[in-house]
Amino acid sequence: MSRTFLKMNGLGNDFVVIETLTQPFDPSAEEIRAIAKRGQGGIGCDQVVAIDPPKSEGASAYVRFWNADGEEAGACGNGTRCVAWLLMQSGGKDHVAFDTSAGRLSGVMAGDKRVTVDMGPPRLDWNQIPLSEEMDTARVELQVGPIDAPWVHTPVCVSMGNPHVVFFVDAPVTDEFAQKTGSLVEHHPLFPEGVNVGFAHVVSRDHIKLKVWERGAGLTAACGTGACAAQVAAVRRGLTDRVATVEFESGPLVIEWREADGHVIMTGPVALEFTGKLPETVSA
Ligand SMILES: N[C@@H](CCC[C@H](N)C(=O)O)C(=O)O
Repeated sequence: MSRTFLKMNGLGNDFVVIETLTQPFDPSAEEIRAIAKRGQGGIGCDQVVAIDPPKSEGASAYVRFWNADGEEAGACGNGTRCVAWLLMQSGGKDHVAFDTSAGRLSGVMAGDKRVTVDMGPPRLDWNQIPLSEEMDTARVELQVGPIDAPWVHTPVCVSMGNPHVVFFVDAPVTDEFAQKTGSLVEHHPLFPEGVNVGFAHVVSRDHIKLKVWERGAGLTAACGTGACAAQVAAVRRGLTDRVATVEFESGPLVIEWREADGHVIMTGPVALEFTGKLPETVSA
């Protein structure tokens, strides 16, 4: 029996969302790649998201994320807003909590098709990112490009349940630059689990322009955990205040690294594009 999916996006970062309440979903990497492929029979998306029945008290669901390359990811910020919105809509509620492999997340409605999610605290120790060697994650010894004239250098590393490296740049980077540099850094030996690569241009103390080369998905229109990581990185470097707008070419997210409890709070839009049936060839 083929299963129903929802196609959703957050600022153009797009997802195939599958609710697994009645039919378990245990896809192979090959099946995820077939769903995520754009054109040639695939539906096309940056990530596949499964909403499973809850495993613990107080949670409405257990949520899993896979990148387009078929690998599972610990966290996905834009996907988290989409899932929170769906669960609130179907449950007739204005708040929700659910679990992921990276921990408990929660969301509240923040307006029409806008959701605020609590992404929890960032992890900042070198072995939590993880890095392959001990280092100050606020000033990582890494440079890319010619040794005497690097294109980018001395980034900040942050885990939001998934690994991020954030380079600060003097001007917004082009897609070509993000692709060339991001693909080099994604599999650098310093990052044993790979890494999402952000290029952040700080416009003012409450405004960052960002582009992200995502691990396992490449250049995406926006990356929610990337926006959280960029704001945390900028605060650590003393470049922004606790609340900032993180702007992608596709639109803005508002990110607060809350002083009271150290949690990162993200607000942004959710879009439901269409629903459909997975091809029969996806048997998971
Ligand atoms: N698009 C996501 C991030 C998805 C996972 C990431 N590519 C990884 O491998 O960690 C977001 O909005 O955060």
